Amino acid sequence: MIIAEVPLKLTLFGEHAVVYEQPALAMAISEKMIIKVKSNEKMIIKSNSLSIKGIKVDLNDLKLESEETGKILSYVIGALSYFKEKKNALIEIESPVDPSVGLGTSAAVIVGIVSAYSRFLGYELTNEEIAKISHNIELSIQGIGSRMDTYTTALGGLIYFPKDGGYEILDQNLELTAGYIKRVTTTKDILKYVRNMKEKNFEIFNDIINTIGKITDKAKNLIKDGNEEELGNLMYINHGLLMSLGVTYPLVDNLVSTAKNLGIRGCKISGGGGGGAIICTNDVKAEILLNTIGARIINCKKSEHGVMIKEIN
Ligand SMILES: Nc1ncnc2c1ncn2[C@@H]1O[C@H](COP(=O)(O)OP(=O)(O)O)[C@@H](O)[C@H]1O
Ligand SMILES: C[C@@](O)(CCOP(=O)(O)O)CC(=O)O
Ligand SMILES: [Mg+2]
Repeated sequence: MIIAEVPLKLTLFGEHAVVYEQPALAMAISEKMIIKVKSNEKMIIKSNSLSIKGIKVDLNDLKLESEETGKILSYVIGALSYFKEKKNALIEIESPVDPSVGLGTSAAVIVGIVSAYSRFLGYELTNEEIAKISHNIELSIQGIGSRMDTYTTALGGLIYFPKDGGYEILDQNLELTAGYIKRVTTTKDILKYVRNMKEKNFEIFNDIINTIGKITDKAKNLIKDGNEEELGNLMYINHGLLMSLGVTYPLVDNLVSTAKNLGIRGCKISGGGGGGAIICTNDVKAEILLNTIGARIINCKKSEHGVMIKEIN
């Protein structure tokens, strides 16, 4: 059996702007998705965290026969379809969180399947190759998207993504308090909404994302200097700009305002938005506040490792 352990991720700064060639900062965390692949008579996919009504899937042809199923399984099928060679397997996905919460679950599913299924077929891919292949798969499914989530979950650590491509792994650590609330929408739909806003208000949109880019670059320097106070301020500003893009959520906007009033150094939505993940500078008050809105607290200790593949006989 092949087991891939994939860290989830938090976006610290620059979500959405990174899709439009602005920089971003993301961190792999200790919450891990586990993907197991083992030989089987038929192709079977099992997931502990998906509930699908009226499912009809033809796994021999990797064909989805209902819209609902298509949405939910599209990342799994997309990752498996990358491989022209097929060998029947039981594929088990164990996620520590609900799907679609801004923690890179889509990227983790792809990275996990690409890693485990390629090893199952006898290939040895590097983490960099896994990141690149997974990014192309995520992009082909979503139609829009950056390299941030797939690279962060495949490579691990705290990563700065510059404007002009590539990535830089930073040595520093960040102590955060984070949690998530369930969301009704998906990143794919929010990305379409943002692209629509760009088309309607081109100049204003560009000003907003350029400013987010400047915030991200400043944040990178503050992380290097260990200036948590200023970094926290930038989290509030970044949240405000995400609100102006229309990708936040009233309950989270209230929480972020309350966090500021309580003297928490920084707080913002993290990831695609519309609910989902929220990060604050490390503070017990932040944990209490997140609990008041029913958020599930997550383990956001940095994961130095990206995806790890084990073979068990
Ligand atoms: N445990 C899981 N098993 C299978 N697919 C999953 C799982 N978690 C997430 N996904 C896939 O990822 C999609 C969510 O993607 P997205 O909205 O980008 O969420 P996130 O913001 O967490 O990355 C789900 O609709 C599903 O297709
Ligand atoms: C909004 C975006 O910047 C991050 C989305 O993250 P998530 O899927 O919500 O974890 C999209 C992207 O970078 O592809
Ligand atoms: Mg995603």
